[in-house]
Amino acid sequence: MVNENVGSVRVRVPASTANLGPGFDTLGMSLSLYLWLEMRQAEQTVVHFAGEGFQGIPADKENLIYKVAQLVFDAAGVQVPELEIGMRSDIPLTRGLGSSASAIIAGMVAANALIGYPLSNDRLFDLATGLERHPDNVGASLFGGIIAAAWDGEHADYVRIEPPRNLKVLALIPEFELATTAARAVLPQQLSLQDAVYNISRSSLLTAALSSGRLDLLASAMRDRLHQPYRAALVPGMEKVLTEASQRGALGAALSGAGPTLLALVDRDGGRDEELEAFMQSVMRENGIEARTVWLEPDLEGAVCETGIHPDLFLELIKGELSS
Ligand SMILES: Nc1ncnc2c1ncn2[C@@H]1O[C@H](COP(=O)(O)OP(=O)(O)OP(=O)(O)O)[C@@H](O)[C@H]1O
Ligand SMILES: N[C@@H](CCO)C(=O)O
Repeated sequence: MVNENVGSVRVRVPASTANLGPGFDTLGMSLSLYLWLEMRQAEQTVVHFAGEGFQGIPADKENLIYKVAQLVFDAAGVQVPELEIGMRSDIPLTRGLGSSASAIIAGMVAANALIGYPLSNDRLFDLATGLERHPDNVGASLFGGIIAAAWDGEHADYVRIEPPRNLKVLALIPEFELATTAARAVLPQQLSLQDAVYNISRSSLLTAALSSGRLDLLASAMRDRLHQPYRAALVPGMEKVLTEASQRGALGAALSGAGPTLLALVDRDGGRDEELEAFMQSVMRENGIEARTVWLEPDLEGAVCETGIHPDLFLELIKGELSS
């Protein structure tokens, strides 16, 4: 039964960057790019979109957001009603910024609120991780900040870390898409003990450095041997950016999730922003790749949900008049 006191629900969910270099399938950070969703009970299920890049995304019950809402209703033991869903998203799909994770979290949080919050966020996190098969993107989108998580196939234990205050992010977003499935298919099934120790030590150091604000350690702590070397061929120029970014003003650099976006972590007092941005763009040009850069902040709130009676919210949402 939908909670009669709730006319419609609006959720805002941040993008995310996963791995942060060595923390493959375990570290994630939310970013200040957002998906907004509005959901309410209706006569017939329909999904409205605002924003670009949704060609081919279904507008009926095949839509990922409806499917995850159905999962939440089932988990809560409530019959899923017909739903009218409005979505606006500034998160580009298939670029390594967690678009599918943001859609999953938005659909789950909205459905949970529509019913009256029967499931805890930790339960939603387990359900969402079960869909993605890794906790990093969904954890960052749900809880905000930085997430260190370990998933055992059913449950994900996690710690949320407040990002260092003076950290900001430069994202270099190539025009081409790179599906996570394709970027996971090129990974080795086995690693040498030496490479395993290399990544365990740096993922641990990175987590501790981010927790204690030791930004001076990020350049070495963000190095990786587990996935980036094997994915380098899929993102021309990546190797040069990851190797040289810290000599051009970055604290450290990584492939964002499964790519193709490249991410540089920057000290907001660093003072070499233009040089770094020009360097990253020049590497893309050298490789004949169209790419845009965007400066972002770590998002601190994660999924934000408001309920109430918003008769015209869909119009506001679709017209893109929502404030970010
Ligand atoms: N905002 C969205 N609304 C509805 N469905 C979405 C949305 N984002 C992603 N999806 C669905 O999830 C599928 C995978 O999306 P996408 O390719 O963005 O995910 P990914 O490759 O796992 O991650 P990333 O976006 O981090 O690269 C899409 O084909 C689409 O069906
Ligand atoms: N840890 C995942 C993140 C995908 O966004 C991967 O790198 O495949």
